[in-house]
Amino acid sequence: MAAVLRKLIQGRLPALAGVLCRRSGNEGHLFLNSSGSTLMQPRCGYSSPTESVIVEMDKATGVALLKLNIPPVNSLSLPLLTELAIVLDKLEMDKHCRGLILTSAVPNIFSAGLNLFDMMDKPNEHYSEFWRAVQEIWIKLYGSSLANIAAINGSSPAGGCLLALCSDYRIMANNPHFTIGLNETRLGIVAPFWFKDTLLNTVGKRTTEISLNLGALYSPTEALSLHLVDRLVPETQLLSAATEEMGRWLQVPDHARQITKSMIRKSTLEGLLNQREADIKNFVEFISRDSIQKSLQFYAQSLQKQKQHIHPPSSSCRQQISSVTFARSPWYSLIQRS
Ligand SMILES: CCCCCC/C=C/CC(=O)SCCNC(=O)CCNC(=O)[C@H](O)C(C)(C)COP(=O)(O)OP(=O)(O)OC[C@H]1O[C@@H](n2cnc3c(N)ncnc32)[C@H](O)[C@@H]1OP(=O)(O)O
Repeated sequence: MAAVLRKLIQGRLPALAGVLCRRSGNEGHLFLNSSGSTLMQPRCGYSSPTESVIVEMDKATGVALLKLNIPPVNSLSLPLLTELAIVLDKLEMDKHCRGLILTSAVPNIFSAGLNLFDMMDKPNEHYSEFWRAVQEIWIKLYGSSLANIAAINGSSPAGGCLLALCSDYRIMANNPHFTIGLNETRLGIVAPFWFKDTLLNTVGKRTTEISLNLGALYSPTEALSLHLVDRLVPETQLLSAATEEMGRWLQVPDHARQITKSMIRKSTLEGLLNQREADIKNFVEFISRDSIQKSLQFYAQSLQKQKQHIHPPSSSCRQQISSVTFARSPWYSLIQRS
């Protein structure tokens, strides 16, 4: 089977080289890098030096519980992305690991998305390095051979929503204060094509069109109705529900599930793998524009101002927002004040 998978990746799925191919045996695990050459990796533990990524491995089931742990909001900074990439590689290489549950150790927040400060007032080299790290995480998670379930235990805007969208199955805590969605346009920025494609593959064209253009953030109930998440459970049952769901995914033989997953996600992954450098160049050019920098600065400041001066919208005010929830948007709050 290892030979079949290798052939598949080297031959029929060349662009997936670089996404991990796993093989059983005593010698460790096989990693096919982007040039198709093989590197032997030793088996190792999952320590994250700063504890910003906590991994609890259940050796009996082969399921790793991965918790993002960067208070206050699990924003995806360059160091966090780098640590996460290392941990994901290690899990992928571990022949005992079959499944990954992604969640947060920070109460009420799954992830606030990309760290705004990595996209502000930095040299182009930094933007370039940061964006490569963002791409890397998406490639590793969306192209992972592991069964991957997101246990969304808090708000999940923008890049946080993207992390969840990379999973095979999403379970969200049914708390009406939580929101999820790709809200980039609300910040005056544009979700890149591979964010868009990941959403499109999950919820379809019409919902993608509405969600992305409006930068909509949805409540858990709305997200369920749009198939942005697959199931809602009470917060206290989230991890047990994710573990139970994982059992269903692990009943399927790994090779059959992995090949099926590759088949479905291959063209989307290739979309980025075939033009990574151009995508980085595009990001750097876009994010370094004065107008975009001003927009981001205004947004970051309004997040802080919101905390200092602005109370959350009242419930009657929230109802007026209809099915598109902007309740957590500082822009919305500012409009309400003026
Ligand atoms: C071709 C070009 C393509 C460009 C594409 C670029 C793509 C970008 C994708 C992204 O992910 S952009 C980031 C979008 N994220 C957001 O809009 C989320 C903003 N945050 C929130 O809405 C809220 O903070 C929250 C997550 C709902 C949590 O609310 P809560 O009330 O619990 O906490 P706050 O008081 O608001 O925040 C605490 C603290 O954290 C700071 N912070 C929040 N989000 C971020 C972030 N994304 N990056 C960095 N820092 C963040 C916030 O400013 C507060 O800081 P303080 O110093 O304690 O005041």
